[in-house]
Amino acid sequence: MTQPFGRVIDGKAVAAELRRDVARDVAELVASGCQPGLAVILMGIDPASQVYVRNKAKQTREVGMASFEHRLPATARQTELLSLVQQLNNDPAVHGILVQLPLPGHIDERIVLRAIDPAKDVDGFHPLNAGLLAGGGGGLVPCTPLGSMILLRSVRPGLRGAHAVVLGRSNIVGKPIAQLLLAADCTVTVAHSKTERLPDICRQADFLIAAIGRPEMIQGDWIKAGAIVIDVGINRVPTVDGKTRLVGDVAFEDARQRAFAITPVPGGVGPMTIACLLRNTLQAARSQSGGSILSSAGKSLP
Ligand SMILES: Nc1nc(=O)c2c([nH]1)NC[C@@H]1CN(c3ccc(C(=O)N[C@@H](CCC(=O)O)C(=O)O)cc3)C=[N+]21
Ligand SMILES: [Mg+2]
Repeated sequence: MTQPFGRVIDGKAVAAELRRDVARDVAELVASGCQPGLAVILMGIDPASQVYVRNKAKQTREVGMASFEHRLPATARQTELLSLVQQLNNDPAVHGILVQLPLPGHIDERIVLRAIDPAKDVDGFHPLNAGLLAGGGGGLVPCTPLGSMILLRSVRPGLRGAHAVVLGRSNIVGKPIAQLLLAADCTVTVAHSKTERLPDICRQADFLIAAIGRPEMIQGDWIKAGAIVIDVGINRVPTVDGKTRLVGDVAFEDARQRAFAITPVPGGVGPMTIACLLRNTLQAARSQSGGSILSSAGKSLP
């Protein structure tokens, strides 16, 4: 093999570039009289969630959008959450709505996600947007899958015919990534916690997308030589000195020895998720200030 190995994909840099593009388009939209607005609902006081929400609000303002934050106590009733969603659906200053997941146990997540106006559903979790994605595009695409595809394309622009293995089948990551890879003409295998002979399946992957939520589960010798590894996992693990650190689903250093390119954690997919949220909010604001939700139907998926 003459190809270089072990390239680390700089998600922070790609995300910063994407936010610059978004900021430029936001300025244009603002000049034409519409400032995109993103509303985030945080229920409860999960410390990790608080950090994400704070980062999101900061970056939203940095690209020139309005940021609205709504906090509800963990004990609030579902009807209270639903009426807040309704209020934001009807607020013309709000173009994007994100309800931070997971929600407390007494809340039915599916009911809440279905209550969000699909045109404002910048997470892309509403069944209408999931259906549009399955049909080949046109709606809002979930942020982590979108960001993962942009990182994959940053090292391999043409994906056609390659074997992509997606580990994980969640509605928010695994399934939508599989749809995007299919739309990009990959051959797609979706594996999960019940899959037999998982290491063998991983070894067949030209692109390995890890979204299984188990710290460093994917070993170096599961990686095909020259593969591209996109690590979606963000796991907080204890260290010997009693602190915590973030690791992905992939044993990074070992996998790096065999991979052509790999995303780190932190600094890989995470920053792209937030950048894509801003991109989706821009798209939502554009279609609400003129076009229909299907206005981008002619656009190809990433
Ligand atoms: N409705 C909803 N939509 C989400 O998109 C959503 C959610 N709920 N709930 C929680 C998860 C998690 N999530 C992250 C986004 C960015 C980073 C991120 O930027 N991480 C940094 C590190 C941050 C740190 O140091 O803690 C990185 O990977 O480099 C992490 C996690 C979005 N989520
Ligand atoms: Mg990351």
